[in-house]
Amino acid sequence: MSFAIETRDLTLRFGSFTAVNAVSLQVRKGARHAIIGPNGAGKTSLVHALTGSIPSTSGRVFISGRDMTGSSQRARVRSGLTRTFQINQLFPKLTVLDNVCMAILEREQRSKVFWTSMAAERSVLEEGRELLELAQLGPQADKVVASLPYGMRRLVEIAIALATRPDIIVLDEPAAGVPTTQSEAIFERIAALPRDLTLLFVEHNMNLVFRFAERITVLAEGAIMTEGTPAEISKDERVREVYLGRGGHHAAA
Ligand SMILES: Nc1ncnc2c1ncn2[C@@H]1O[C@H](COP(=O)(O)OP(=O)(O)OP(=O)(O)O)[C@@H](O)[C@H]1O
Repeated sequence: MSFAIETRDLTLRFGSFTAVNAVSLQVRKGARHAIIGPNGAGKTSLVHALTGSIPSTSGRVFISGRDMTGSSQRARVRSGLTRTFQINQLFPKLTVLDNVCMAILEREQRSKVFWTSMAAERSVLEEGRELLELAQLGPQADKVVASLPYGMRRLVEIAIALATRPDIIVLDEPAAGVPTTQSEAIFERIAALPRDLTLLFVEHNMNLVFRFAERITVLAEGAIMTEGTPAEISKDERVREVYLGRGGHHAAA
């Protein structure tokens, strides 16, 4: 069986420090798969090694069965793996629709100058509106990004990620910084994305993880400690210990 993402002994070192230690991860196609672990466990480093934003030290990365080890981030996006972009990559003074259209033009490698001066390309606008529907941002299409609540902006990042036509989206703390009153709504929208889209997300909020993930991988000190369904992970004493042992604020539910 080919997985959406498969790693074999993936390792990322920073000097003599091993942030990701021989991780062999398998993410099924269409999964809602969470990576959890205490602070400093290596979750973000694993995301970097998967997406190619930092080259891995050793091991292999397969995307939809293709060996992409050593490929650039851009090549991995072309092979179907994308990640949510940070807020600062949004254009705050432009509308939500324009931001998404920019991302479509970027994919097509067309000039943004052309877009801003001509402000019209029916197919791009149509696709932009479709992507906003997928992210349930239709009503916000013509709002300026800077005027949106923070949680909504995070959804714009997801719509922008969709503009790359991904098979897999990696989300590093998609609800970070979002008030808890909004984070559940964001996760509901993320979970409602098309079922054939594979979603791998890093998340600290255990309530969200247990509610939305179908599969959970627990990282500790750079390595996979265990993996299972939410029911299995919530019963696992070792998982409780790694959280409680660090006195972290992310106590397992
Ligand atoms: N560029 C870097 N250079 C050196 N060490 C780094 C670098 N990036 C991360 N680290 C170290 O790697 C370890 C894992 O960090 P990482 O950010 O991947 O953990 P995390 O599980 O995402 O943590 P958090 O939950 O706090 O975001 C930490 O000890 C961190 O200090």
